[in-house]
Amino acid sequence: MTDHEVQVLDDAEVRAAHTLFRAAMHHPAAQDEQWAHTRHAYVPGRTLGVRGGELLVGTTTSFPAPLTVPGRTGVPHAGVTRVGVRADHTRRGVVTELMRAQLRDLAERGEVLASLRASEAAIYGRFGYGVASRGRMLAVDRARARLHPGAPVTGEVRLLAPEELDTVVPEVYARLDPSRPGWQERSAHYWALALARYHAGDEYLVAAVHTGPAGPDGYVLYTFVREEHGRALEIRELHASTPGAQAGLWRFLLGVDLVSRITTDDPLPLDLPLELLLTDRDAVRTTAVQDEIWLRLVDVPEALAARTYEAAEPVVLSVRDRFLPANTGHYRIGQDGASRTEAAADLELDVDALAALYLGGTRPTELAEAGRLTVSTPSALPSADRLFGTGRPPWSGTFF
Ligand SMILES: CC(=O)SCCNC(=O)CCNC(=O)[C@H](O)C(C)(C)COP(=O)(O)OP(=O)(O)OC[C@H]1O[C@@H](n2cnc3c(N)ncnc32)[C@H](O)[C@@H]1OP(=O)(O)O
Repeated sequence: MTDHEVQVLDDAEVRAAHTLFRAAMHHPAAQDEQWAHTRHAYVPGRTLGVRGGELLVGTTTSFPAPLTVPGRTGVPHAGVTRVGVRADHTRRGVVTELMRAQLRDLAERGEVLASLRASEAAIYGRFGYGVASRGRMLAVDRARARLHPGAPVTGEVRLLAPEELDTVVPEVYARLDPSRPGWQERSAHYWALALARYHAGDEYLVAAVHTGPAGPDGYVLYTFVREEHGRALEIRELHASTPGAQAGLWRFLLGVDLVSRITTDDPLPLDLPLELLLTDRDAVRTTAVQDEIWLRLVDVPEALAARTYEAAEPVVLSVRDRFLPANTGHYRIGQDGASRTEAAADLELDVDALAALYLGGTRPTELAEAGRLTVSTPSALPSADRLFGTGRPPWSGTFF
């Protein structure tokens, strides 16, 4: 126990919390114009703070964002963000108490999952978060990159006028296919944050929408970055619901003049078929594979029951949750669902390792090989691989 009391901050205190978070990330306070956008990103009642005397010393906030899990869309989920502790108050347990209070709050709200994007990989495992999805960063040599003749053509790409960006991009996003595990619904609060980020600098942000036979089915947001030998087109977001939209958006991007490379700012899906779309696969370089979703199963029984499982012999997992001990227990997982059981465990793991395999981004066998999952019944390991398997790697494409 510590003596850090966590409080819900009222609307008048939220700007101080935002300033504290920005300082923790080594940024100056937001200007009034920027705050006019960003303040809408704070959902009332969800910003927590810890004080040291009169001073606010730590903060975090969250927002509702229903998430797709294997076999089901719209599972109650919170995006956790803007975690910061004043540099003169770190390593005294402030964030530990904030995380504990926040997870309790999310559980009371019925949000069975939470996720965040981590500034450093060493912080959140202790609070039960695990890496549930990864994506790849790309650099495409535009001079070498040509779509092969069989690449699908199903529609057209239109550049948006700058004044359309704030309205049309959210409308298109809401129409896209939500079935990939990790997909996140974006509320008005989310868009307030995203648009504030886009409008924060003086960069030239461009949006283009692909429209296929059934209407808009993909979009790309990008900017331009000066490089030593020319100019790069840097993708901020690229979402495509159909193969035609994927090919169409890349065909469009490769046709933008006065650009030597196409690069990414946030990770794209691991299974993006870009090399297969091109005549010369060496035109694409994966410059990094990055962590994306850091997931927390807030309510383990509800979360395990929320997703579907593939066909295999049932297994019994023993889950340990040191941070939220009510989740600790044995769970039977089968194609017919998941529930608590008193049966002996076949496999044993911590809740952060469970988060890593929950969306299908890591196989139980990989966790066992790394000593993060203990095997009592050897035949249960391949069964668990099949049960938790998903057809495609999880990916969100939503940064916050
Ligand atoms: C989702 C997001 O918002 S990501 C952004 C997160 N914020 C930042 O990175 C801003 C800069 N950093 C900070 O504000 C703070 O250092 C925080 C939030 C990362 C940590 O806050 P603190 O109050 O110092 O953490 P706290 O004292 O509760 O630490 C708990 C444990 O985590 C460890 N820990 C905390 N931060 C780190 C870190 N960056 N690297 C390694 N270990 C860490 C502590 O050593 C401690 O370990 P122990 O329990 O074994 O002693």
